[in-house]
Amino acid sequence: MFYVSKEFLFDAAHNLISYKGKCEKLHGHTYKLVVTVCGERDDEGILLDFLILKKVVKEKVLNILDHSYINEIIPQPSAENIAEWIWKQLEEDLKGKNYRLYEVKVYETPTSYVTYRKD
Ligand SMILES: Nc1nc2c(c(=O)[nH]1)N=C([C@H](O)[C@H](O)COP(=O)(O)OP(=O)(O)OP(=O)(O)O)CN2
Ligand SMILES: [Zn+2]
Repeated sequence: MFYVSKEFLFDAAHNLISYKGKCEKLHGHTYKLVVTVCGERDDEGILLDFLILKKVVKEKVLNILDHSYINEIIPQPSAENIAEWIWKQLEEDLKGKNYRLYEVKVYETPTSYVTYRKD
């Protein structure tokens, strides 16, 4: 089994509702997103072209979330909920004969991140 990943950055604002602490206030992050697909190589020796992965993530995720107020899209935008939303946005488009979506990682800061896999 092979794993193919690509990293992306997007800037967005959010606030956590009913959160007792600083994150209840409006603030922003440069989020890092890591999308991983898994599967086997095709006849060209490629699982999924990085260019296709970039195009799908740009269309289905970055065009919506970048420079957004995420609460307008995801009502309680914890990193966990953002990761699940991204998974749903990508799952169908990243399904091929030889590969499928494996994992979504969302970093709020360089040291705080969430990993989502639909097991
Ligand atoms: N499990 C989660 N915990 C927290 C979330 C979350 O989405 N899931 N979100 C927040 C806040 O949004 C906050 O902006 C991030 O908090 P934190 O990592 O503490 O931010 P810092 O700037 O303090 O991070 P450092 O990299 O440690 O400086 C809180 N918790
Ligand atoms: Zn935050």
